[in-house]
Amino acid sequence: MALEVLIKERKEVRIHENLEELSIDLANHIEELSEESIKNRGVFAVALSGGSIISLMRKLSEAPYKKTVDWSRWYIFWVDERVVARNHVDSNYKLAKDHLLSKLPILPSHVHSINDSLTAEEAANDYEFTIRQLVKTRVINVSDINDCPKFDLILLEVASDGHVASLFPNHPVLETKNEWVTFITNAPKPQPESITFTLPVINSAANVMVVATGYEKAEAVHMAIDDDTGPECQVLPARMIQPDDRKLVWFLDAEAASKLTRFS
Ligand SMILES: O=C1O[C@H](COP(=O)(O)O)[C@@H](O)[C@H](O)[C@H]1O
Repeated sequence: MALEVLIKERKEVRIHENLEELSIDLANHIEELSEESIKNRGVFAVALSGGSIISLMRKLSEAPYKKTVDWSRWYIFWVDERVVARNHVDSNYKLAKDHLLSKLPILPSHVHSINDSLTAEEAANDYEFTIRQLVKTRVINVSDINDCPKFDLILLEVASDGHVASLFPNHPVLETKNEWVTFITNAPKPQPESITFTLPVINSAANVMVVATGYEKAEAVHMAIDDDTGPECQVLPARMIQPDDRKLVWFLDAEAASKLTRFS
């Protein structure tokens, strides 16, 4: 149960007193979406991010979720990935494998990580090709309003500069419209090269959950969510996450929520 739930335009904001409660709420929501998607489509296609969201999802590998979720129907993807070897400390695949996936009975053939032997450009094209094949067989659904894939759930974490996935503030990658997966070679944090889903793909997802915790993210959260912000906030990547139908839910702890307007 969230400490406080705010309904803002096209999004729900769930604020928790501590990380334990946030983790439980996150796991409950993911379980609900998994059940709904498996009931409607027979599968659940989820795209993960890197960062602390992975450890916040750890409840999924514990009771009751480990037994109640139908893991055999899950398909795993990455919203973004650093172009490094899969065993590199900065690999988002490695992070998820070590702290989550290795503890869940998900079929290895359902885990779609990037090909780490390719250049950034090749890896982005190759990943898009994989996704296109899985859209054809409807393992990944397709949007009703454009030709984008419609992931059942995309999980994002906001960084203190307001980036999500590898969509960084003021970066030309934000303009990419005609590709599903693209690449950058100049990320302002390690590693410089990464591949990332584009904004149209993220905004076409059936559900998007965004997580932010800690005081250092409070300003980015305020800029991404509140209405009383300047024009520069309109182009903050985290604010540009606007899936249709109010299927966007933010999960915050009290520190990350501390600059939201209602506190002032
Ligand atoms: O670079 C990345 O950062 C974000 C989260 O940022 P953090 O500063 O909170 O770790 C993450 O969601 C993304 O997947 C990752 O590649």
